Amino acid sequence: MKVEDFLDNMEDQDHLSSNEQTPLREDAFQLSDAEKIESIKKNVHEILVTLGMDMTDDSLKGTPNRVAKMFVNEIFGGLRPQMKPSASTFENKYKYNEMLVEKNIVLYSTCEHHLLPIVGRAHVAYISNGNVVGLSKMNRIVDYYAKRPQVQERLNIQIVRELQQVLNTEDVACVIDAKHLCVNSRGIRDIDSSTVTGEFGGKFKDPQVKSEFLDYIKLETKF
Ligand SMILES: Nc1nc2c(ncn2[C@@H]2O[C@H](COP(=O)(O)OP(=O)(O)OP(=O)(O)O)[C@@H](O)[C@H]2O)c(=O)[nH]1
Ligand SMILES: [Zn+2]
Repeated sequence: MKVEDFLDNMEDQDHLSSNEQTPLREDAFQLSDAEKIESIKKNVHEILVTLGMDMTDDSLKGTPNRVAKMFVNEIFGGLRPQMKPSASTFENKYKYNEMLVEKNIVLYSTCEHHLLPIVGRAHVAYISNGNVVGLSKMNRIVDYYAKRPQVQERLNIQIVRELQQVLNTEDVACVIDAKHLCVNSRGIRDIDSSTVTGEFGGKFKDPQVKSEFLDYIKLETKF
């Protein structure tokens, strides 16, 4: 196959999105959250009815509403721009100009191909350019972008881009090690494999700096 054909072919596959942005429609925020919950609730009800479930059963009758609220407020809550954490920075008074690593950040996301969980750890690092960000803000940024329908590559890039903007430096890196339940619990059903992605900006492209970061996080699989 010629390279051009291969690339065309890749573009045809919707799961290989080349865009760093979450593919949202222009009218994504026309409906209020309450209207979205109402609409999703009807659709979930319909799915369960189609599957043959008796929706008058006590245990099932609250499910459509529960799932709709969970989609809008929880697992896809990071689609709402107002949920973006305000990551205030402060001056690097102590002149710590070495690498700072926030490792083992717990990550729960949702695979956009199957709507099944992605569970893992993110490891984030930066080298200060005069500004410092509160440690917990890094966990919050990971969580915000994780709470969207995602592919791991895009999630990884979005985390790095956001921190680069907040810290006003290219020198940011993130490695994610995560299990995709779409691989572990269905389809190929490989319960042991996990997916590692990395995005290395600025100084982190330097092999020595990158290897210092990777040394700090020494990937131990902890799920
Ligand atoms: N690159 C990438 N692929 C992912 C991610 N999450 C899931 N996938 C893959 O997306 C692919 C979707 O492929 P399809 O062939 O359309 O779906 P499918 O028939 O359900 O595939 P199987 O999972 O192989 O049964 C699968 O190979 C998934 O493993 C991700 O974060 N990044
Ligand atoms: Zn999947």
